[in-house]
Amino acid sequence: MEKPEKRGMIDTWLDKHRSLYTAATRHDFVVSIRDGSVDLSSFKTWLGQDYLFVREFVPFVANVLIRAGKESGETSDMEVVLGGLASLNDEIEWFKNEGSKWGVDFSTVVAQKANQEYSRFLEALMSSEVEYSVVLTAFWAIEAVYQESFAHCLGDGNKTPAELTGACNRWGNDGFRQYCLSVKNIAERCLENASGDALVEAEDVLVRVLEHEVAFWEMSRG
Ligand SMILES: Cc1ncc(CN)c(N)n1
Repeated sequence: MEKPEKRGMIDTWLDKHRSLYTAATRHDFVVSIRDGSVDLSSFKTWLGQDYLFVREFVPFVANVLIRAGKESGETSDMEVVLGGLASLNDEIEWFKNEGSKWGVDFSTVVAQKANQEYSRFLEALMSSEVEYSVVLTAFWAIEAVYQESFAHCLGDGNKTPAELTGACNRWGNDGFRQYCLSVKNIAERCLENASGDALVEAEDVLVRVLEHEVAFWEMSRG
């Protein structure tokens, strides 16, 4: 049986910002995938924008990896982040295949404003001035929103179109859920030893990730 999760700062913040978390994980676009009413041109827009996002996300995760090697108390932390980086390698290949399947030519896709703003936010988090516990909180939130969203599309009673189940499985599978839990545990452990200022910043960063994720889904409306 799975160990019951210990409640930490992240769960407290999620309770406090529940409606924003729900907005990020149950966006109309996600719900439309689950109920089968999704507009395929929205899906293609999301696909192109997310491909560009993932390319910006790789250096962010690489930065987390470097910091995990230097600043984490436990050697296994680095392995968790390395696993995430490795799956991004597969993810880029997956995007390329999906691009060909759906006729989306990524070389002509231009990052929309919400995407550019999200990338700038990631870049700011890569500064050495930002505490590791804050960076890990952001990292967890970015991954967790996709995990929760796409797992919802695979849940009981879904009418997700067969051609979109690959996308949903990518982030909604149990391995990705376990990986998100591992990242959350690392973040929680770091937050236990964080200063008051870092805790304030981590909560703010969590809220900002959720806002960026909502804005990101919004791009699919075209
Ligand atoms: C916008 C967004 N957020 C999160 C993920 C998951 N790595 C993603 N691919 N794109």
